[in-house]
Amino acid sequence: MRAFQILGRDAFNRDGMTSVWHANRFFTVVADPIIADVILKSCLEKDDIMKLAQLLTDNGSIFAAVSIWRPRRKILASHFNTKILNDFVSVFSKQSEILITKLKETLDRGSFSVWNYFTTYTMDAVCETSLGVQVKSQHNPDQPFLKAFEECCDLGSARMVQPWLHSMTVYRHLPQYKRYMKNKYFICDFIKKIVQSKRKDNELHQISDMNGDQYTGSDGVKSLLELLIKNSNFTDKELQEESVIMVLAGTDTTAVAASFTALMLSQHLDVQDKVYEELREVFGDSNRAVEPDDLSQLKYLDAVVRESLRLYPPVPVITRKVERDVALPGGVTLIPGCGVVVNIWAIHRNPHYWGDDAEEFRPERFLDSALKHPAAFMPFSYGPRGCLGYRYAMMALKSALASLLRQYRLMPDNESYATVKREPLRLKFDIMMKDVNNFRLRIESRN
Ligand code: HEM
Repeated sequence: MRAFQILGRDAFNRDGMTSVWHANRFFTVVADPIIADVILKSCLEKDDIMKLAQLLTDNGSIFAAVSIWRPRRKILASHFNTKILNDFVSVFSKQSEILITKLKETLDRGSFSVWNYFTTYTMDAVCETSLGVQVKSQHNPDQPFLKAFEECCDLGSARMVQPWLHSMTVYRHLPQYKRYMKNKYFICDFIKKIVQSKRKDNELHQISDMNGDQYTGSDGVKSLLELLIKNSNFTDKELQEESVIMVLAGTDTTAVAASFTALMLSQHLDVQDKVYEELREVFGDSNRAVEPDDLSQLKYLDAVVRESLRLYPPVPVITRKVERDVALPGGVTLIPGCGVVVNIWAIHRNPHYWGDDAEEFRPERFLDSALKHPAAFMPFSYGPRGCLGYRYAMMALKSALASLLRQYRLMPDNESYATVKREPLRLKFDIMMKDVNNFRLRIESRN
């Protein structure tokens, strides 16, 4: 992560752009939203380095060539509408309640990592809303589907940062390739069975996986997969690929965002008090589940999540490939063949757009004034290839955090942390940006 931070700061001092060689590839690194706006609207093809992920996703839209991505995106986008997303809130609420119950076990344990709690919450929520199955990883963190996904992501990110592993000719002879493919086949087989089963009978039902575990159907909410079977001409293979994308794109990203937000709240108790006040205004003393209308009323919580996403974007960089001349504001022209790294981490801390307190955690900035440029805040990317699940993610995050904060007070991992001057978090990069200390905090019951 340090390399991206250094390159980002270097770009601030050079009118928002700098450059770097990665192995034999030349990359332009962008830390200015005006330049990013032009690039993300004119370069739609992902850079080759991201295409390494296609070993898992095949033609799934997120990394696919533009010709495959465009028609799929149109169909997928129509399914992320308000009606469908509002239906998912009951799943987020139900899974949040399980999260709260699970967190009880940490009450007397002092500091602990929230990561596993959030990643199992998001895995369960995404599987139920996208695939229409309950994998119950919150009850069983060693759940094989979750483990297979984790191992593929770990191996994939290790390969990405080691250019000598990029060649398939080399990689396919290594033991990590065998492990990668074993996990991939497990994931694909699991999803293939779900697709076939949903195709056959688009009703609630039970399926069994290879190991005999029981995965039950969702509680009456139509999943994206079921809706796509009904409303699109996607083949089984296309459905399978897009289902993998939903799980891949939706699980760890949202868990990282939830973990950073919880960490920020544990270190900014004044902010947490304001969130709690807002929750009391909306929910009073009641224990009722979160409903869609509540989410739109939680404006301060919304600002808190955005501010966490600004300082700690789960996807800190994205890439594009330049395929034709692109003239940038300022006179530079990008030429075909070069790669572009849009440094979201740096754009979010660019003092020209965020002021002298850009490094401070101050959620009010999202309530007090409008963005100086629409691309100054882009945790979900920007332009035609931006995240399809951004509203889904905000709803899943706010549902979980609202349930969590009504029940518990989040505290820093040790007493002294709150009283000493806060140091910036130490960060690492493994496809996503994470906290080196693995998101440690303590919780206290509010009752
Ligand atoms: C906090 C959570 C999330 C973050 C930070 C995030 C971030 C991103 C980013 C940065 C991209 C674009 C990559 C690029 O431009 O190269 C992306 C794409 C995508 N995301 Fe998300 N995402 C989140 C949650 C979700 C969820 C919950 C879903 C679905 C349930 C989802 C589905 C997708 C899909 C399908 C794409 C590909 C869009 C396309 O290429 O047309 N994301 N996401």
